[in-house]
Formats: sequence, structure tokens, C-alpha cells
Amino acid sequence: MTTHAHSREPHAHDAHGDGDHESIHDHGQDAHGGHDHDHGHDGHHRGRHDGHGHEDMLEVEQALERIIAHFSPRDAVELPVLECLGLALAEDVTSPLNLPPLANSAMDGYAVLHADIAAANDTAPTLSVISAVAAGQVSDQTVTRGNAIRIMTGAPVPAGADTVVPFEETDELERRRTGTPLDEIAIRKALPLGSNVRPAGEDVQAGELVLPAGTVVRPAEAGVLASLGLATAWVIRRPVVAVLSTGDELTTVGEDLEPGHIYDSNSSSVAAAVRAAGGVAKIIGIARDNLDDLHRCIDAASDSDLLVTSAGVSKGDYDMVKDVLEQRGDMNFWSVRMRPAKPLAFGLINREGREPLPLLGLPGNPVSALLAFEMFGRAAVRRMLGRDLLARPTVEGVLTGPIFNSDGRRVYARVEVERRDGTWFATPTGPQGSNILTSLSKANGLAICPSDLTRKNAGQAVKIIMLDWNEELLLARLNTTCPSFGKTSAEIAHPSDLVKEIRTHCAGDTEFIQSSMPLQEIVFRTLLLQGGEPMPLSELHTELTEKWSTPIRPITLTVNGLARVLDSDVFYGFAAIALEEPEPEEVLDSARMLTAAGTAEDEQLARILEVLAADDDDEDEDLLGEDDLDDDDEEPPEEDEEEEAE
Ligand SMILES: Nc1nc2c(c(=O)[nH]1)N[C@H]1C(S)=C(S)[C@@H](COP(=O)(O)OP(=O)(O)OC[C@H]3O[C@@H](n4cnc5c(N)ncnc54)[C@H](O)[C@@H]3O)O[C@H]1N2
Ligand code: MOO
Repeated sequence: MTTHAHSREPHAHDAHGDGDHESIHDHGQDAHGGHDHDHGHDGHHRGRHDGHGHEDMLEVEQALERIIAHFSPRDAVELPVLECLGLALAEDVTSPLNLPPLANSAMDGYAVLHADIAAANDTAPTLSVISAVAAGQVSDQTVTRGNAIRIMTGAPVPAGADTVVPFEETDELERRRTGTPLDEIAIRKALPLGSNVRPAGEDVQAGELVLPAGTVVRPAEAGVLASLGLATAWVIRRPVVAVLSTGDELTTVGEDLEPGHIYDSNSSSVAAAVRAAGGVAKIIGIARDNLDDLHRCIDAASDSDLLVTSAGVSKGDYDMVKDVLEQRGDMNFWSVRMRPAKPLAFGLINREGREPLPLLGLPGNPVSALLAFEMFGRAAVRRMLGRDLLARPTVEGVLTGPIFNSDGRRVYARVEVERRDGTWFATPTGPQGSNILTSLSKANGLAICPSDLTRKNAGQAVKIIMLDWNEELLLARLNTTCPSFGKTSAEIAHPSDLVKEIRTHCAGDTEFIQSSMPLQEIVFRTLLLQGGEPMPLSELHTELTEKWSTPIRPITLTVNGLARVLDSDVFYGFAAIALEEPEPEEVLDSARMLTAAGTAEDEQLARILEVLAADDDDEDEDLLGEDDLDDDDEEPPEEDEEEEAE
């Protein structure tokens, strides 16, 4: 059994960024100007009184490098293919067979000799059908000149035959219709030699290296393994990560909360993060702030690959965590130049007769704990899983709200990341205190304010660590108060009901229209909130420039400019509705264009448009208020990118 030399894993998400923002390979200690003030060598604690002053601080990359150095891929195990999902193959997989094993047919049709059909046309040839072969059978007959064998998709091509003619190119249907026997068949079309024959070994040849060691098993690889007849594979096993919370103030979830207590959330969040990273989480529970209990809990974790604790790593009256850890092994207590999650412990706990157990001591604050696990624990788990890519991918984006940095640490701000018109936007999700877990729950990314800046302002470029490429998170936020949200168009009784629903339920929804939306989307949603009532162009213009224009996304165009933007629309159907007497044909054209865009949501929108247009039939008033256009002779606005993009 060999462990792999390097990982091959899908990097799909990484296509959006350099992906190794926190890569330990990129940041040697020297890269940080020698600010490494840890005077001991790795693994030696510096006593418990080393302060958390900035002069002692490790950069994130330094801490990561020191931690990762203690982890290596775990041993290999043989598992059923399904259990291998997400795990790296521990050895090369070579094929024991040809795939397909025999040449077989790609179509239902007739296996023939090419020489017989090379000149086929509407009148000739007619071949004798000597037998039939279905998938799973092997014909014992040979196709000779003038003969054909009826064949099904996937069935081995009989000896002699070199080409398969699909039913559609024969007179089979005609024969069936007229009751003519199928012992003969007319071939109507000449096909190239080898047509519709899949050669043996076309996909994989016996002995070929199919999946190199390190390949991460995804559904496609599970299929490949099964197609080779392999029910199991050797993979690098999941590391077991023991999760331990510490603190007298903690109550286990499900129990009654005592006065002054809080629920232990770190056990759940960290265990979930372990599992999400591919490890097996073993929840030890809560260690109380006394020596015996802590010893007992560490003992309970002793058969794991990593022990992750939370709390007790900063300053405080209950330093016994530090004492115990120091007694039982070789611990470092670090300050890392990051916010949240400045205090961090890492070291090795001695185990009898075994290599020491690595311990990662996360800070107690719930956000700090999860974020520190994200930065350091997840990387350790991935290293143990045999992954090369240890960090999350990053993207470059634009901030829509400020991030503040009060004390020279690198700030990881919780943000919601969205892509609009080709740009990633990062919006802080609310209070950033290290106890505010809900703002982490709302986030799908972490935007970075470097340690040497005191703030990053809205509109500035920012590096974002993508925690989740979570479209659902964004979708769910779009208009949660609208009852029809999430329904398929088939479930909506009538489009006019939908418009009514939007009007009733989304009018007060502050998220229904957002200033960061494309201009036309804002107009469209404004019209939806009108419930299908036409709206003069001047009013729309006022809405846009006074309500939805922001310093980050100023809307400066004139009424004329707006008219041009809306006229050029081919998506929302404004132009059609703008006509004094709407022509149903054109409205439908717009509707069709929306439908052609392909999503269920677009289909809904198309139907809404039809209703809006139908309502317009009765109106004399011009939706886009063409009167406004005539007397507006301002210069055309500067065309901003947004308008061009539409
Ligand atoms: N004088 C100083 N005080 C603090 C400093 C400092 O430098 N000087 N650092 C602060 C920072 S930053 C952090 S982060 C915390 C880390 O403290 P500890 O790791 O020692 O953790 P505790 O003080 O025990 O707890 C902090 C906080 O988190 C709550 N907690 C703990 N465990 C859990 C859990 N399992 N589930 C939910 N919540 C938990 C705990 O009740 C506290 O509120 O120290 C600052 N102080
Ligand atoms: O590092 Mo602490 O996590 O700032 O709250």
C-alpha cells in the first residue's frame, strides 16, 4: 500500500481566485519581516506568562505553518465505493478490463457489413435479417454479405459486422405499419464505416492507469470505480477529531439552562466544521474548570488524531487549562495577528506507547472558535485527508460596507458575497463581535482588512475567502416574505395572483429591491410593486435617483437616459409595454425571450409580464410617459458600465 504522492482534486471553485490566500507554501516566516518573536523552537512552550502584546504575535501564516508541520496523511483503508465519497485514493487504480469489454452498439438498429450499405439509397439494398441480439447477449452468428442482425443499444456487435444502421435509416417502421415481415430490412442511408459501433476498450483499456492516487472520489469516480468492477477502493481514512469544550459556565444543549450559564455552542459548531472538512467528529463534551475533569476529558480523547478544545487560552482566572496542557505535553500559547481569534494554543499531548496527540486550543468566543478552526483546524484535517489544497479559495471583490480595524490585527469580516454583472460584492452581515454567531451564519465569505489598515471603506477592493458558494443562502434572502417565493410557476394559480402577492407582501420587504441590483431589475421590481399599474417615466426616474442611488452605486442618468436604457431592454419587456397601444404580438415576444432564458423563475416573470401587458390594454396612459421624453433635452448621460452591460 502506498500513500499518494500528490493530490488531484477538483478545483472548480478555485477557478474564481488564487485559492491559496492562506497557503503555507506562499508565506515563509521571512516573508513577514522577521517578526517571529517565538524564542523557543517549535514545540517548546514559553511559559504561561507570555503576553498577548503585539510584539509576540504570530502572523496567521506562521501559526498555520507550525501547526500543519505536525500533520500528515492518515493510513489507507479499504472501503465500499460509496463510503469513499470525498476521500482521496491511497493508491493508483488501474483497470482490470477493457471498457467496454466488447465492441457494442450505440444505437438500436441493424448490425451490417459496411460494404453492403456503402451505397445505400431510397431503393437499395435489402438485407436478410438472420437473428437479433439484445444487450447482455452475445450472438453466436456471424454477419456475412447480404445479411444483417437486429441489434439493441449496448449489445455486443456480432462477428463480421462493422457498422450499425439505426432503425430510423431503415424501412422497419414502414414494415411494422404494413405488417410486412421483418426477416428482411431495407437500408435507406449510407453511413461511414464503423458508424454506431463503440470499439472495445474505447473508454478504458485493460492495464491502463484510470485514477491516480490522490484523486478525490466524487460521484463520477464512484461510477468509474464501479464500471471497472471494483466494489471497494483504498482511500486515506478520515481523521478522528475529538471536540472538547471547557468552562464551568457551559450547559449541554438539551439540558435546562442554569442561571449565569450559556449553552455550549462550540461543541456543535466545531464538530460540524470537522465533519464538513471531512473528518469524523467525536464530541467529548464539557470539561469543567478543574484539573480532574480536564484530565478525564483529555484521556477520553486519547485515541483520536487531533484534539480540538475551546476556551481557556486567553488570560483569565482559570488558567488550569494551560497548566494541565503544559503538564501533559508540549504546548504553545500564541497570539495570532487576526480578529477574531487572537488567542490560540497548539501543542502535543503525550500518549503512552504512541506518538503524541496534537491539540489545537481554540479561543472560547463562539465566532473566534469557529473561525480559528476554519483557519487552522480545517487545514489540519485536510492535510490528514491527503489533500494538497488546504485553504479555501479566495476572490477579489468590492466592499459594500466598511470594515474597521482597531488594533492592527488582520480582520476577517463576516460578509455575504454575491456576484453581480461579473463583480463579486461583499456586504458585511452585521455586528462583528466575536460572540455574535448569527452574523457568521448569515455570511458565506470572510472579507479581509489587512493588519496595517485602520479600515476598509465601502467601494474598496477587498480579498474575500469564500466559505460557501452558497446560492441558496442568497436566494433565500431575495424575498423571503413573499409567499409565492420558492413555488414553481405551475403551483401559482394565476400570474395576476402572483403580482398581487408581490404587491401585498413585498411592498414592505426592504430586501425586495436593493440598490446593488441592476438598474433594469430595480425598475422591473418597482413595477411589480405597482401591481401592474403603469408608472410614468418621470416617477420611475425619481424612484431610481432618489431612493436607490447610493454613494457606492450612484444613479446619475437623466430621464432621457433612463428611457434609452429601458427601450434597449430585451429581457424585461419594458419596450413593449411602453407602446401607446400595446401590440400583443410584441408583448408575447418579450415573454418568449424571458422564457428562453431558461429558468423557472424567468418563466414566472414572463407570465407576470403578460399580465402586466394585459392590464395595460385598458390604459390610455403611457407607462414610460413619453411626454417626459420630448421635453427633456438634456445631454445623454455618461454611459456607465452597468448600462452597457445590459
Ligand atoms: N484581559 C484579556 N482578556 C481577554 C483577552 C485578552 O487579550 N486580554 N482576549 C480576549 C479574546 S480576543 C478572546 S477571543 C477571549 C478568549 O478567551 P478564552 O479562550 O480564554 O475563553 P473564555 O474566556 O473561557 O471564553 C470566552 C467567551 O466564550 C464563551 N464560551 C466559551 N466556551 C464556549 C462554548 N463552548 N460555547 C459557547 N460559548 C463559549 C465564554 O462564555 C466567554 O463568553 O478572551 C478575551 N479576553
Ligand atoms: O480574538 Mo477574540 O476572538 O478577538 O474575540
